[in-house]
Amino acid sequence: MNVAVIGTGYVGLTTAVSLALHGHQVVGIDVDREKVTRLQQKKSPIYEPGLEDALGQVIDQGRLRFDHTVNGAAEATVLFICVGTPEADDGSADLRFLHAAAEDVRNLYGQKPGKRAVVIKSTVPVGTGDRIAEQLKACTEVHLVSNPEFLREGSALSDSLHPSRIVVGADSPEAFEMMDQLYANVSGHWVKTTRANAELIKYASNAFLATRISFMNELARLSAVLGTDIDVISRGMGLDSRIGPEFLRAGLGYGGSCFPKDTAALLQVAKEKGVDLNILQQVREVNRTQPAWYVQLIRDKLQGLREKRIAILGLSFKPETDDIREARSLSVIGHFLQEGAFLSAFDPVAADAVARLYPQVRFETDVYETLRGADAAVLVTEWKACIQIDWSKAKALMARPMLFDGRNVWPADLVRQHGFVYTGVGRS
Ligand SMILES: NC(=O)C1=CN([C@@H]2O[C@H](COP(=O)(O)OP(=O)(O)OC[C@H]3O[C@@H](n4cnc5c(N)ncnc54)[C@H](O)[C@@H]3O)[C@@H](O)[C@H]2O)C=CC1
Ligand SMILES: O=C(O)[C@H]1O[C@H](OP(=O)(O)OP(=O)(O)OC[C@H]2O[C@@H](n3ccc(=O)[nH]c3=O)[C@H](O)[C@@H]2O)[C@H](O)[C@@H](O)[C@@H]1O
Repeated sequence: MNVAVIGTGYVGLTTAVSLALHGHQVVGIDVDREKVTRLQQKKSPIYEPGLEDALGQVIDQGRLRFDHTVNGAAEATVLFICVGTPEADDGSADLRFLHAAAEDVRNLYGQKPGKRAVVIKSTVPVGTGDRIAEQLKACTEVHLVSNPEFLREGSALSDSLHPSRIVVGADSPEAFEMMDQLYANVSGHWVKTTRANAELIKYASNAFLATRISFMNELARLSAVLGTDIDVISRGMGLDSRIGPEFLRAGLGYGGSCFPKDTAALLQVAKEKGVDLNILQQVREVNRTQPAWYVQLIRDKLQGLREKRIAILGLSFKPETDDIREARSLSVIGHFLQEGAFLSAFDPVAADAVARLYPQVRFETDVYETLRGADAAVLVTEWKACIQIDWSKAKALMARPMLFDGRNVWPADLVRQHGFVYTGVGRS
């Protein structure tokens, strides 16, 4: 099929590449001309292992091209809208990019006959699809579809190629038929429903995953006092098939471009309707305070933070991405600097972005240089390079043997054998 994708960020780019890999003819459109130029040169604006190779492959095969105006989408039968829906000041989803893209679509398809699906993949509050359908009602043969995306950064392409489920919300048989045809080569469970249900499935999924994380983080605070080990607790819980093992890892909390903004947007939608989502409110509160709780633990163990030299390992919001949106590192660094600590930091790909925000931090290109002379090391993001450490070498380089494992991934027994004092998150 002829497919257009408006917005070539994380979601748009991986959607475009995966649909091209599935044999469709795809055009990616973005208002950011610099991004389009880079993409035309087969350069991915996003870091993710394997993504740039796949991008080059489908461009070389003539199945994917890029354009900076929506006119490039004239021939498309299915048009995805994948623009950002960031958090507005009041916590709601800012839909201005979505409405601008929909307006472009209205101008393009208003005059052109032909049955088409316009598919919203951006995460949008319940009712948005209906409003966009209204905005496009002059385009009589356009069917408005909600098809939320569940990919994770760092494994976005693989998640897009092999989705856990395909949720499609629409109100016409033609729309469902076009989506069936589009995803004919993709296996996954289908949920065919209304647009409103599809929109809420997306927010509810992210909110529930965030809830699991905050639940474990709050329990980790208790575990730290009880002298129990949250990792063992989590393993023991996760073996119950009704609970499952995923998203039970305690740590410094969740970051990224989605859990923080989507939980805020869901709360805002509920507030507008006069409904209290008390649990979700607390989920956000636990997440907001988790870095400060851990920094307090570090302060106690180091007997103050003033003029202490602290090495921060890992800066992106999770491994395998250069995204630092809402990264825990930013909050942790902020707390340390406020208390007068001297910081060195390392990340395989995200250091430059953090350096622009915190020029007072000493950024190193190597874990060991980061550890040199440090009074303590704090693991913030569990990159492989930050886990697979030669502990004898690390011990020799550090001024004091204090390890703070903010992700519970360092080998506690082994580092203790090397003479380190180890403190995890809710782990004895
Ligand atoms: N990042 C992620 O892992 C996931 C994101 N989502 C949702 O998908 C949506 C997009 O997220 P990202 O890809 O992360 O956003 P992003 O901010 O990385 O990319 C959005 C792109 O849209 C472009 N754009 C904005 N207005 C435009 C217009 N009128 N015409 C053409 N291009 C336009 C921007 O220049 C940008 O390149 C959001 O609603 C997000 O919540 C859903 C699942 C996963
Ligand atoms: O809507 C979105 O944008 C996406 O949001 C998340 O994906 P993502 O933010 O890329 O990353 P996750 O792997 O979910 O991790 C989010 C944060 O939670 C943290 N986390 C995750 C799991 C866990 O057990 N504990 C924990 O602290 C991670 O460190 C990270 O900071 C969801 O997992 C995707 O399904 C969804 O599509």
